[in-house]
Amino acid sequence: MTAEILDGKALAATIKAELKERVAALAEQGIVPGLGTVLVGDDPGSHSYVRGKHRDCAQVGIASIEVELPASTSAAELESRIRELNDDPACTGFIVQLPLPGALDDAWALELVDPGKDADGLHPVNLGRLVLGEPAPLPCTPRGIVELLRRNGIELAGAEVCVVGRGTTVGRPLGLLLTRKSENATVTLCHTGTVDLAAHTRRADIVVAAAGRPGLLTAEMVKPGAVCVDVGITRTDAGLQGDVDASVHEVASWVAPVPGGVGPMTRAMLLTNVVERAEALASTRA
Ligand SMILES: Nc1nc2c(c(=O)[nH]1)N[C@@H](CN(C=O)c1ccc(C(=O)N[C@@H](CCC(=O)O)C(=O)O)cc1)CN2
Repeated sequence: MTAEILDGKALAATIKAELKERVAALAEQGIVPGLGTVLVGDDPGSHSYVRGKHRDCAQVGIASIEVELPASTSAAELESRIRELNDDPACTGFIVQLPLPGALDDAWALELVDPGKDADGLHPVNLGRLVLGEPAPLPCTPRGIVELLRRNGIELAGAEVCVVGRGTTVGRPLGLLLTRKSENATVTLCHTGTVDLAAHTRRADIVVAAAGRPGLLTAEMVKPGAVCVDVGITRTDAGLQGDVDASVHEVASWVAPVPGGVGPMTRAMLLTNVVERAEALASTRA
């Protein structure tokens, strides 16, 4: 068996085309969504992701507000730039690119973002709403994974899903999304402290590898015919490496690869969050 590819790049292009129409409809009501990004430091990966986000914005008609700060930025300066975006009416949603460098604390910075402008769905209030099942912007990578599976006809209701990774941006919120009544999956959340990881992954219909450990998931750890979603991105001398080993393609029915799987979907879901927020603003004005 050779797995079919869950093509996030192609699906992201379809979603962007859909969003372009929704942005055009907003323009007719005099509303231009604006995405702000706060990027601190010199990490090449973060710079490339933020560039990509603004390229996407230009493609669908979302305005861009870019705040770029040196790695030496103090906590006070970062706080004041975040508060400026909270107060800027042209910015309908924004993100702080993670991870922040040096002593700047990711969780502290996320908490400064106005929850109503939180395009990443990572503010504690919005994560709390997700726990409670209340409407909120959803974290982009977990939302992108669910959308990638759903739009490829992969059944979630009743599925056993094993998520490997307990981070706040992917693993934990993904568990919450998949166990909502609308998805109805059963989730096992594994992590670096899990004893006998393979025993859990082998039972799963869908495995999501989000541990940031290149090649962690091998063919022997996967039930034949399972769906495997690679979320790990590690830059090595050999290039970009995911958490899913090449051998998995021989046993899985579908694989979401790195690159070209979940990454482009993360970007498409960020745009979706921004457009949804602008549509909510439009409905309060109507
Ligand atoms: N504030 C946030 N920070 C970070 C997030 C996030 O969702 N919000 N996620 C990641 C980085 N990220 C988005 O910011 C991101 C990562 C990867 C991709 C992507 O398209 N990857 C490509 C490969 C690109 C490459 O060559 O490096 C792919 O998988 O095809 C998009 C967005 C951490 N920080």
